[in-house]
Amino acid sequence: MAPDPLVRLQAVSKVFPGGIVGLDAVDLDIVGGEFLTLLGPSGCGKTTSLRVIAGFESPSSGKVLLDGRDITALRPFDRPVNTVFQDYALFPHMNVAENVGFGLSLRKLSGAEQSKRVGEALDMVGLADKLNARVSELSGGQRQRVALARAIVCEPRVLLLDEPLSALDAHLREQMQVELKRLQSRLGTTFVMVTHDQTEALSISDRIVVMNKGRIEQIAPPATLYDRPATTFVASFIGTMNLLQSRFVGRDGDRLRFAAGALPLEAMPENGEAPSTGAMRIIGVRPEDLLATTKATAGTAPARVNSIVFHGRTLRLHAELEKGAPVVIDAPRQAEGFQFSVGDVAHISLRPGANCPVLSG
Ligand SMILES: Nc1ncnc2c1ncn2[C@@H]1O[C@H](COP(=O)(O)OP(=O)(O)OP(=O)(O)O)[C@@H](O)[C@H]1O
Repeated sequence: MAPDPLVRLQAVSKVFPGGIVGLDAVDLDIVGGEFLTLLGPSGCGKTTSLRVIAGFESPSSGKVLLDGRDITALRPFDRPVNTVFQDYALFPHMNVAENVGFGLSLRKLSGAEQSKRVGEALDMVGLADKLNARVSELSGGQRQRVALARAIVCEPRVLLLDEPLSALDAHLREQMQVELKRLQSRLGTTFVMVTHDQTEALSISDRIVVMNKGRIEQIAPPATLYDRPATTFVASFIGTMNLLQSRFVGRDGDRLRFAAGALPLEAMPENGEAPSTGAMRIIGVRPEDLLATTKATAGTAPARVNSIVFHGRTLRLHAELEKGAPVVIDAPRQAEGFQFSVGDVAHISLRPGANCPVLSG
Protein backbone atom coordinates (compact mmCIF):
# COMPACT_ATOMS: atom_id res chain seq x y z
CA MET A 1 0.00 0.00 0.00
CA ALA A 2 1.28 3.47 -0.88
CA PRO A 3 2.23 5.58 2.16
CA ASP A 4 -0.16 8.36 3.14
CA PRO A 5 0.88 11.50 1.29
CA LEU A 6 2.28 14.49 3.16
CA VAL A 7 0.71 16.87 0.65
CA ARG A 8 -2.26 16.08 -1.54
CA LEU A 9 -3.67 18.23 -4.33
CA GLN A 10 -7.22 17.07 -4.91
CA ALA A 11 -8.81 18.05 -8.24
CA VAL A 12 -7.11 21.45 -8.08
CA SER A 13 -8.01 23.86 -10.86
CA LYS A 14 -6.89 27.45 -11.24
CA VAL A 15 -8.54 29.74 -13.74
CA PHE A 16 -7.02 33.23 -13.96
CA PRO A 17 -8.95 36.36 -14.92
CA GLY A 18 -9.64 36.28 -18.65
CA GLY A 19 -10.33 32.56 -18.47
CA ILE A 20 -6.67 31.49 -18.68
CA VAL A 21 -6.41 27.96 -17.30
CA GLY A 22 -3.32 27.60 -15.10
CA LEU A 23 -4.23 24.22 -13.60
CA ASP A 24 -6.84 21.81 -14.86
CA ALA A 25 -8.13 19.32 -12.25
CA VAL A 26 -4.69 18.33 -10.94
CA ASP A 27 -4.45 15.35 -8.56
CA LEU A 28 -1.04 14.99 -6.96
CA ASP A 29 0.24 13.10 -3.91
CA ILE A 30 3.60 14.19 -2.48
CA VAL A 31 5.23 11.64 -0.19
CA GLY A 32 7.01 12.78 2.99
CA GLY A 33 10.79 12.94 2.56
CA GLU A 34 10.85 12.77 -1.22
CA PHE A 35 12.54 15.08 -3.73
CA LEU A 36 9.78 15.77 -6.21
CA THR A 37 10.32 17.86 -9.33
CA LEU A 38 7.69 19.58 -11.43
CA LEU A 39 8.94 19.59 -15.02
CA GLY A 40 7.43 20.95 -18.20
CA PRO A 41 7.54 23.69 -20.83
CA SER A 42 6.88 27.36 -20.12
CA GLY A 43 3.29 28.03 -19.09
CA CYS A 44 2.40 24.41 -18.24
CA GLY A 45 1.43 25.26 -14.63
CA LYS A 46 4.55 24.40 -12.61
CA THR A 47 4.81 27.69 -10.73
CA THR A 48 1.07 27.86 -10.19
CA SER A 49 1.17 24.39 -8.56
CA LEU A 50 3.97 25.55 -6.26
CA ARG A 51 2.12 28.76 -5.38
CA VAL A 52 -1.04 26.80 -4.58
CA ILE A 53 0.93 24.57 -2.18
CA ALA A 54 2.59 27.64 -0.61
CA GLY A 55 -0.76 29.41 -0.27
CA PHE A 56 0.18 32.41 -2.43
CA GLU A 57 -2.52 31.37 -4.89
CA SER A 58 -5.90 29.95 -3.94
CA PRO A 59 -7.40 27.30 -6.22
CA SER A 60 -10.57 28.12 -8.19
CA SER A 61 -11.75 24.64 -7.17
CA GLY A 62 -10.30 21.62 -5.43
CA LYS A 63 -8.44 21.17 -2.15
CA VAL A 64 -4.93 21.19 -0.72
CA LEU A 65 -4.35 18.73 2.13
CA LEU A 66 -1.36 18.45 4.45
CA ASP A 67 -1.17 15.33 6.60
CA GLY A 68 -4.80 14.72 5.69
CA ARG A 69 -5.87 18.16 6.96
CA ASP A 70 -7.56 20.63 4.59
CA ILE A 71 -5.26 23.68 4.42
CA THR A 72 -6.82 25.27 1.33
CA ALA A 73 -7.95 28.34 3.26
CA LEU A 74 -4.80 28.66 5.40
CA ARG A 75 -2.61 31.75 4.84
CA PRO A 76 0.95 31.17 3.55
CA PHE A 77 2.61 32.03 6.86
CA ASP A 78 0.37 29.64 8.75
CA ARG A 79 1.53 26.69 6.62
CA PRO A 80 4.61 24.64 7.58
CA VAL A 81 5.96 25.38 4.12
CA ASN A 82 8.82 27.59 2.96
CA THR A 83 9.79 28.80 -0.51
CA VAL A 84 13.16 29.48 -2.15
CA PHE A 85 12.55 31.93 -4.96
CA GLN A 86 14.31 32.11 -8.30
CA ASP A 87 15.90 35.49 -7.51
CA TYR A 88 16.66 34.43 -3.88
CA ALA A 89 14.87 37.57 -2.55
CA LEU A 90 17.64 38.29 -0.02
CA PHE A 91 17.71 41.57 1.90
CA PRO A 92 20.70 43.52 0.51
CA HIS A 93 21.07 45.77 3.59
CA MET A 94 21.39 42.82 5.99
CA ASN A 95 24.38 40.56 6.48
CA VAL A 96 24.27 36.80 5.95
CA ALA A 97 23.33 35.90 9.56
CA GLU A 98 20.57 38.54 9.63
CA ASN A 99 19.14 37.26 6.35
CA VAL A 100 19.11 33.67 7.55
CA GLY A 101 17.71 34.60 10.96
CA PHE A 102 14.96 36.83 9.62
CA GLY A 103 12.25 34.16 9.72
CA LEU A 104 13.28 33.17 13.25
CA SER A 105 13.16 36.73 14.53
CA LEU A 106 9.43 36.76 13.77
CA ARG A 107 9.03 33.83 16.16
CA LYS A 108 9.46 34.04 19.89
CA LEU A 109 12.86 32.37 20.21
CA SER A 110 15.66 33.45 22.55
CA GLY A 111 18.64 35.22 20.99
CA ALA A 112 20.91 32.30 21.86
CA GLU A 113 18.54 29.78 20.26
CA GLN A 114 18.32 31.95 17.13
CA SER A 115 22.12 32.21 16.78
CA LYS A 116 22.50 28.47 17.28
CA ARG A 117 20.00 27.66 14.55
CA VAL A 118 21.42 30.24 12.13
CA GLY A 119 24.87 28.74 12.70
CA GLU A 120 23.60 25.22 12.07
CA ALA A 121 21.75 26.23 8.90
CA LEU A 122 24.82 28.01 7.50
CA ASP A 123 26.94 25.02 8.41
CA MET A 124 24.57 22.80 6.43
CA VAL A 125 25.13 24.86 3.28
CA GLY A 126 28.89 25.27 3.83
CA LEU A 127 28.82 28.98 4.66
CA ALA A 128 29.67 28.93 8.40
CA ASP A 129 32.56 31.35 7.78
CA LYS A 130 30.38 33.96 6.01
CA LEU A 131 28.19 34.81 8.98
CA ASN A 132 29.01 38.53 8.93
CA ALA A 133 29.50 38.98 5.18
CA ARG A 134 27.29 41.42 3.27
CA VAL A 135 25.06 39.86 0.63
CA SER A 136 26.64 42.14 -1.99
CA GLU A 137 30.05 40.54 -1.32
CA LEU A 138 28.82 37.04 -2.16
CA SER A 139 29.01 35.12 -5.43
CA GLY A 140 25.87 33.77 -7.12
CA GLY A 141 26.40 30.29 -5.70
CA GLN A 142 26.92 31.68 -2.19
CA ARG A 143 23.73 33.78 -2.42
CA GLN A 144 21.88 30.65 -3.47
CA ARG A 145 23.19 28.88 -0.36
CA VAL A 146 22.12 31.77 1.89
CA ALA A 147 18.62 31.57 0.40
CA LEU A 148 18.59 27.83 1.13
CA ALA A 149 19.83 28.33 4.70
CA ARG A 150 17.15 30.95 5.28
CA ALA A 151 14.49 28.53 4.05
CA ILE A 152 15.62 25.52 6.09
CA VAL A 153 16.29 27.40 9.34
CA CYS A 154 12.57 27.38 10.22
CA GLU A 155 12.48 23.59 9.69
CA PRO A 156 9.53 23.54 7.28
CA ARG A 157 7.74 20.25 6.55
CA VAL A 158 7.92 21.08 2.84
CA LEU A 159 10.50 23.19 1.04
CA LEU A 160 9.37 24.64 -2.27
CA LEU A 161 12.04 25.64 -4.78
CA ASP A 162 11.13 27.69 -7.84
CA GLU A 163 13.87 27.29 -10.48
CA PRO A 164 16.42 27.67 -7.66
CA LEU A 165 19.50 27.19 -9.84
CA SER A 166 18.49 29.07 -12.98
CA ALA A 167 20.65 32.13 -12.21
CA LEU A 168 23.86 30.06 -11.99
CA ASP A 169 26.26 29.23 -14.81
CA ALA A 170 26.29 25.65 -16.13
CA HIS A 171 29.27 24.45 -14.10
CA LEU A 172 28.11 25.88 -10.77
CA ARG A 173 24.62 24.70 -11.50
CA GLU A 174 25.75 21.09 -11.77
CA GLN A 175 27.71 21.40 -8.52
CA MET A 176 24.70 22.93 -6.74
CA GLN A 177 22.45 20.11 -8.02
CA VAL A 178 24.63 17.62 -6.18
CA GLU A 179 24.66 19.81 -3.05
CA LEU A 180 20.93 20.33 -3.11
CA LYS A 181 20.28 16.60 -3.32
CA ARG A 182 22.76 15.92 -0.52
CA LEU A 183 21.17 18.60 1.67
CA GLN A 184 17.72 17.14 1.09
CA SER A 185 18.90 13.62 2.03
CA ARG A 186 20.55 14.91 5.20
CA LEU A 187 17.54 16.93 6.30
CA GLY A 188 14.98 14.32 5.25
CA THR A 189 12.70 17.26 4.38
CA THR A 190 10.27 17.03 1.48
CA PHE A 191 11.56 19.15 -1.42
CA VAL A 192 9.31 20.19 -4.30
CA MET A 193 11.27 21.87 -7.09
CA VAL A 194 10.18 23.55 -10.30
CA THR A 195 12.41 23.36 -13.35
CA HIS A 196 12.09 23.35 -17.12
CA ASP A 197 15.50 21.67 -17.41
CA GLN A 198 15.00 17.96 -17.96
CA THR A 199 18.66 17.07 -17.27
CA GLU A 200 18.41 18.79 -13.89
CA ALA A 201 15.14 17.00 -13.10
CA LEU A 202 16.56 13.60 -14.08
CA SER A 203 19.73 13.99 -12.03
CA ILE A 204 18.23 15.31 -8.80
CA SER A 205 14.71 13.90 -8.27
CA ASP A 206 13.21 10.85 -6.60
CA ARG A 207 10.13 11.38 -8.73
CA ILE A 208 9.30 13.74 -11.58
CA VAL A 209 5.91 15.18 -12.44
CA VAL A 210 5.74 16.02 -16.15
CA MET A 211 3.18 18.75 -16.79
CA ASN A 212 1.59 19.97 -20.01
CA LYS A 213 -1.09 22.63 -20.41
CA GLY A 214 -2.15 22.66 -16.76
CA ARG A 215 -2.38 18.88 -16.52
CA ILE A 216 -0.13 16.06 -15.32
CA GLU A 217 1.07 13.81 -18.13
CA GLN A 218 3.05 11.33 -16.03
CA ILE A 219 4.52 10.92 -12.53
CA ALA A 220 7.43 8.51 -12.22
CA PRO A 221 11.04 8.08 -11.03
CA PRO A 222 13.63 9.37 -13.54
CA ALA A 223 14.58 5.96 -14.96
CA THR A 224 10.96 4.95 -15.52
CA LEU A 225 10.22 8.24 -17.22
CA TYR A 226 13.21 7.71 -19.51
CA ASP A 227 12.63 4.01 -20.23
CA ARG A 228 8.85 3.92 -20.20
CA PRO A 229 7.36 7.29 -21.06
CA ALA A 230 3.59 6.94 -21.23
CA THR A 231 2.80 9.55 -23.84
CA THR A 232 4.39 11.06 -26.95
CA PHE A 233 4.65 14.37 -25.06
CA VAL A 234 6.72 12.84 -22.24
CA ALA A 235 8.78 10.83 -24.72
CA SER A 236 9.69 13.94 -26.70
CA PHE A 237 10.31 16.06 -23.60
CA ILE A 238 12.68 13.66 -21.81
CA GLY A 239 15.83 13.19 -23.87
CA THR A 240 15.64 12.51 -27.60
CA MET A 241 13.11 9.97 -28.79
CA ASN A 242 12.27 8.78 -32.29
CA LEU A 243 8.53 8.46 -32.71
CA LEU A 244 7.91 5.76 -35.30
CA GLN A 245 4.48 4.91 -36.61
CA SER A 246 4.11 1.19 -36.71
CA ARG A 247 1.58 -1.55 -37.34
CA PHE A 248 1.05 -4.21 -34.66
CA VAL A 249 1.74 -7.58 -36.19
CA GLY A 250 1.60 -9.94 -33.20
CA ARG A 251 3.07 -11.17 -29.97
CA ASP A 252 6.40 -12.81 -29.35
CA GLY A 253 6.37 -14.08 -25.79
CA ASP A 254 6.19 -10.97 -23.61
CA ARG A 255 7.12 -8.67 -26.45
CA LEU A 256 4.77 -7.01 -28.86
CA ARG A 257 5.93 -7.10 -32.45
CA PHE A 258 5.50 -4.15 -34.74
CA ALA A 259 6.56 -3.47 -38.30
CA ALA A 260 7.59 0.01 -39.41
CA GLY A 261 8.22 -0.23 -43.10
CA ALA A 262 11.19 -2.53 -43.42
CA LEU A 263 12.25 -1.85 -39.83
CA PRO A 264 10.86 -4.48 -37.48
CA LEU A 265 10.21 -3.21 -34.00
CA GLU A 266 9.71 -4.88 -30.69
CA ALA A 267 7.90 -2.97 -28.01
CA MET A 268 6.87 -3.39 -24.43
CA PRO A 269 3.28 -4.27 -23.70
CA GLU A 270 1.33 -1.36 -22.23
CA ASN A 271 -0.44 -2.57 -19.08
CA GLY A 272 -0.20 -6.10 -20.46
CA GLU A 273 -2.66 -5.20 -23.21
CA ALA A 274 -1.77 -5.73 -26.83
CA PRO A 275 -3.48 -3.61 -29.47
CA SER A 276 -5.50 -5.48 -32.08
CA THR A 277 -3.49 -6.89 -34.98
CA GLY A 278 -3.08 -4.37 -37.75
CA ALA A 279 -3.59 -1.34 -35.47
CA MET A 280 -1.24 1.58 -36.07
CA ARG A 281 0.57 2.75 -32.95
CA ILE A 282 3.42 5.10 -32.11
CA ILE A 283 6.58 3.46 -30.81
CA GLY A 284 9.34 5.37 -29.04
CA VAL A 285 12.91 4.42 -29.97
CA ARG A 286 15.97 6.06 -28.37
CA PRO A 287 18.78 7.12 -30.75
CA GLU A 288 21.18 4.77 -28.92
CA ASP A 289 18.84 1.82 -29.60
CA LEU A 290 19.28 2.13 -33.36
CA LEU A 291 22.18 0.69 -35.34
CA ALA A 292 23.38 2.10 -38.66
CA THR A 293 25.30 0.00 -41.19
CA THR A 294 26.49 0.67 -44.70
CA LYS A 295 25.07 -2.58 -46.10
CA ALA A 296 21.43 -3.56 -46.36
CA THR A 297 20.52 -6.86 -44.70
CA ALA A 298 17.27 -8.49 -43.68
CA GLY A 299 15.49 -6.31 -41.17
CA THR A 300 17.23 -3.02 -42.00
CA ALA A 301 15.51 0.09 -43.32
CA PRO A 302 17.26 2.59 -45.58
CA ALA A 303 17.55 6.17 -44.40
CA ARG A 304 19.28 9.10 -46.09
CA VAL A 305 21.74 10.93 -43.84
CA ASN A 306 20.94 14.66 -43.70
CA SER A 307 23.46 15.75 -41.09
CA ILE A 308 26.11 14.38 -38.76
CA VAL A 309 26.69 16.09 -35.42
CA PHE A 310 29.72 15.51 -33.17
CA HIS A 311 28.60 14.44 -29.68
CA GLY A 312 31.87 13.39 -28.05
CA ARG A 313 31.88 9.58 -27.83
CA THR A 314 29.11 9.30 -30.37
CA LEU A 315 28.10 10.88 -33.64
CA ARG A 316 24.47 11.80 -34.02
CA LEU A 317 23.04 11.07 -37.46
CA HIS A 318 19.92 12.93 -38.52
CA ALA A 319 18.41 10.87 -41.31
CA GLU A 320 15.18 10.36 -43.21
CA LEU A 321 13.44 7.01 -43.59
CA GLU A 322 11.31 6.20 -46.61
CA LYS A 323 8.29 8.50 -46.84
CA GLY A 324 10.33 11.25 -45.17
CA ALA A 325 9.99 10.06 -41.55
CA PRO A 326 12.84 11.67 -39.58
CA VAL A 327 15.07 9.42 -37.50
CA VAL A 328 17.99 10.19 -35.16
CA ILE A 329 20.71 7.61 -34.57
CA ASP A 330 23.60 7.79 -32.08
CA ALA A 331 26.52 5.82 -33.46
CA PRO A 332 29.79 5.22 -31.57
CA ARG A 333 32.60 7.12 -33.31
CA GLN A 334 34.86 4.09 -33.16
CA ALA A 335 32.30 1.72 -34.72
CA GLU A 336 34.07 -0.42 -37.24
CA GLY A 337 33.38 0.67 -40.78
CA PHE A 338 31.70 3.84 -39.61
CA GLN A 339 32.08 5.98 -42.64
CA PHE A 340 28.92 7.89 -43.30
CA SER A 341 28.87 11.23 -45.00
CA VAL A 342 25.95 13.56 -45.53
CA GLY A 343 23.88 12.26 -48.45
CA ASP A 344 24.77 8.58 -47.87
CA VAL A 345 22.14 5.93 -47.28
CA ALA A 346 22.47 4.31 -43.83
CA HIS A 347 20.75 0.99 -43.17
CA ILE A 348 18.97 1.18 -39.85
CA SER A 349 18.00 -1.63 -37.52
CA LEU A 350 16.93 -2.01 -33.92
CA ARG A 351 19.60 -2.94 -31.40
CA PRO A 352 18.91 -6.49 -30.21
CA GLY A 353 17.22 -6.46 -26.84
CA ALA A 354 16.18 -2.79 -27.05
CA ASN A 355 12.97 -2.04 -25.20
CA CYS A 356 10.77 0.42 -26.98
CA PRO A 357 7.64 1.78 -25.30
CA VAL A 358 4.28 1.93 -27.04
CA LEU A 359 3.05 5.51 -26.57
CA SER A 360 -0.38 6.99 -26.28
CA GLY A 361 -1.61 10.41 -27.38
N1 LIG B 1 -1.39 35.87 -12.27
C1 LIG B 1 -1.73 35.35 -13.46
N2 LIG B 1 -2.67 35.93 -14.24
C2 LIG B 1 -3.02 35.40 -15.43
N3 LIG B 1 -2.49 34.28 -15.95
C3 LIG B 1 -1.54 33.67 -15.24
C4 LIG B 1 -1.10 34.15 -13.96
N4 LIG B 1 -0.14 33.31 -13.47
C5 LIG B 1 0.00 32.36 -14.40
N5 LIG B 1 -0.82 32.55 -15.46
C6 LIG B 1 -0.98 31.68 -16.63
O1 LIG B 1 -1.19 30.36 -16.20
C7 LIG B 1 -0.46 29.44 -17.00
C8 LIG B 1 0.50 28.64 -16.13
O2 LIG B 1 1.50 29.52 -15.62
P1 LIG B 1 2.72 29.05 -14.71
O3 LIG B 1 3.46 30.28 -14.29
O4 LIG B 1 2.22 28.13 -13.66
O5 LIG B 1 3.58 28.22 -15.74
P2 LIG B 1 5.06 27.62 -15.59
O6 LIG B 1 4.97 26.21 -16.02
O7 LIG B 1 5.58 27.89 -14.24
O8 LIG B 1 5.86 28.46 -16.67
P3 LIG B 1 7.36 29.08 -16.64
O9 LIG B 1 8.29 27.93 -16.81
O10 LIG B 1 7.36 29.99 -17.85
O11 LIG B 1 7.49 29.81 -15.35
C9 LIG B 1 0.19 30.26 -18.08
O12 LIG B 1 -0.64 30.26 -19.21
C10 LIG B 1 0.28 31.63 -17.46
O13 LIG B 1 0.28 32.62 -18.47
